[in-house]
Amino acid sequence: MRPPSSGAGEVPVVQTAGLTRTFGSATAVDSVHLAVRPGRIYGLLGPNGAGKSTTLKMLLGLLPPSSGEIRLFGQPWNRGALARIGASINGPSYYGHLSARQNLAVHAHLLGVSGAEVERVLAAVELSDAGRKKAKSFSTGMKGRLALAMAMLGDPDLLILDEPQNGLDPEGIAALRTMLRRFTDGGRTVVLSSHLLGEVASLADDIGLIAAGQLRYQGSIADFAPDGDLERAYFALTGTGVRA
Ligand SMILES: Nc1ncnc2c1ncn2[C@@H]1O[C@H](COP(=O)(O)OP(=O)(O)OP(=O)(O)O)[C@@H](O)[C@H]1O
Repeated sequence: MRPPSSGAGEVPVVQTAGLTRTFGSATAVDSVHLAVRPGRIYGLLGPNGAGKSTTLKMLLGLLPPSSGEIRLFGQPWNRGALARIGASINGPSYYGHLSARQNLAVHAHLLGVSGAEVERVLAAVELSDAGRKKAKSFSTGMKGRLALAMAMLGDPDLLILDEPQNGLDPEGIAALRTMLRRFTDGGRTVVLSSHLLGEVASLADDIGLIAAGQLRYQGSIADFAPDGDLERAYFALTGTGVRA
């Protein structure tokens, strides 16, 4: 699979070769070659059950690969690299009876990062004014922001986010895009997953399209559908869906 075109000598932040994961006789991820360029928002896109979450979990060391290789920041996968990664997998996880600030203070303590980080990430996700409101009464958008803030604690170089746009309205997606763009503006990188083409198209610079565990396309959104018809390209590559 062709990696997205990259600058000369540019080292991918995430690179996999032949990454495979089986569950019993089923192959969830089938020899996937990812190349995620620095400073980009990379959307791992595919239908339900395509293998996106399994791929992200392998990158984070939450699931061992059955075979294949992973490189992070140009080095073979190693646990030390995880200190440079912030992640949100399986949706936001928080104490409902605590405020956003209190939740972040608990996480900062567990991660061993400075308390000053709490105010920084609250501002980054525009939750500084959430006051004493308890997390359990947050809107979906606010919960998503809290999950993003947690992932940003410790100022990571790479964010890995499983379906961060889930349940967000168009305004929430636009706000998420602004926050992620601010994060990557300094050269940092985001990998996110989604099963929704339109949302990935509006958030990501590059996409990896995965279907039945296989990477069917990797590159820029512009190259994905040069005629601008994203849906047609998506259905042609995944072999799914019927268009009206
Ligand atoms: N722990 C597991 N045991 C058995 N099968 C699993 C396990 N985890 C995932 N799978 C299977 O692997 C395949 C890929 O699942 P995965 O969750 O990675 O897909 P996905 O692309 O993230 O889907 P979704 O968009 O629905 O979250 C599916 O067929 C799923 O049932």
